Amino acid sequence: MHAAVIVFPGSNCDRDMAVAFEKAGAKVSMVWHKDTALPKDVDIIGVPGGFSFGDYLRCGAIAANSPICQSVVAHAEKGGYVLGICNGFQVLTETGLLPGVLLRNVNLKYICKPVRLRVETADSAFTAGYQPGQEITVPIAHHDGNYFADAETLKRLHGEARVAFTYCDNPNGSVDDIAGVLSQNRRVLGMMPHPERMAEPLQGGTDGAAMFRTLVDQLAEA
Ligand SMILES: NC(=O)CC[C@H](N)C(=O)O
Repeated sequence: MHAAVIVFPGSNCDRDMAVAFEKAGAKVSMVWHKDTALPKDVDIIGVPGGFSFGDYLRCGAIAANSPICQSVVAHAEKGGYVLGICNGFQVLTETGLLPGVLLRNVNLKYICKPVRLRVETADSAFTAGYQPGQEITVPIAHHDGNYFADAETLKRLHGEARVAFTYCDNPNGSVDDIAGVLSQNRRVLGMMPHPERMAEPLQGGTDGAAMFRTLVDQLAEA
């Protein structure tokens, strides 16, 4: 299983994501934002957390218009897998691959702490390693994590079971406590919490490891 992790100026979770994929058994290639081509045999693209382009304009907006993102969109449109974490989630909403937007946290502060999440669906290669309704602990670290989508979009997300994770104790004002959403074909996941920062005991917990393990197992089989 081959994962490509995109690196923007200001990314700071790219190595963490690469290590989480590697420890789960994936081969990983780092791809610079100015590149236009992805490795040919890539199974999943990781869009990592951080402060791409200094969060200028809007978090993820400049990154979404970088050359590599055209290839990320093309990969997703062909049915490829994409995982966007934190700033990566913001980038994916800015490309239009995922619905909704990430607004400033309701308390206007940067929040960095472990939070409890509820797994809302196990029906995806990202979440199949969890039980529906399972609670896991994963850290957040963001100032723009307040998920918002209009009523029609929310109805669709809920109706199609595309809310992947919710916050047990909403830290940032996200509508309907949404912490992560899936694309319609369930192959693109964006989430604000950081499973790659909770993937081995030294990080204080391993609740995030199942996501990388399951992805590697399922995509290797496919
Ligand atoms: N950890 C991150 O990826 C942070 C994302 C973004 N820079 C924010 O603060 O909202």
